[in-house]
Amino acid sequence: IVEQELHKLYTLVYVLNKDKTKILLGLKKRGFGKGRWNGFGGKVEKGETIEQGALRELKEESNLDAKNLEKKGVIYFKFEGDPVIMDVHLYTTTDVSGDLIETDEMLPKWYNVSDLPYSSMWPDDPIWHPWFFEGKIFTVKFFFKADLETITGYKHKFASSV
Ligand SMILES: Cc1cc(-c2ccco2)c2oc(N)nc2c1
Repeated sequence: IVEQELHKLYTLVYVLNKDKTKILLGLKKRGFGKGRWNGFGGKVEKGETIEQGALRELKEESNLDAKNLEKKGVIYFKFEGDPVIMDVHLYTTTDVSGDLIETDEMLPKWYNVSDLPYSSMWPDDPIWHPWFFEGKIFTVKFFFKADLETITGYKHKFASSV
């Protein structure tokens, strides 16, 4: 029998400074991805578009308002033994307003793009970050072991739009 794929929508927003030498990361203080530096994001809720979900999560987790978001791609995550696939819609912005604050979810910190804390980030990041920082638009699917640490493989495509 063919097991049905179930897709759950998520967002991930990276704020960069104007000359794209620095990137804003947040240290997840609890829940999924706790202890890892990542962009800002989370689940897309019923009744909102994916982009509205991205803006909402950025505001909730950092207090920043993005004037516009640029779509960079979609990262799919499949975990062994779990039929649910995470569709993580990836955005960037250099145009934010508001005062950056630490929330109970996230501790924010600006990093030099040339010096990211990969040992405290998700293991897929070093794989797709080069495409992302080169301004490519891409889709990539990662296959994770259930430990959320080990990647058993990935497939990627470059796109002209996503
Ligand atoms: C499994 C996984 C999930 C996420 C995620 C959840 C919500 C937004 O992103 C990741 O983000 C990154 N950079 N790697 C990730 C791996």
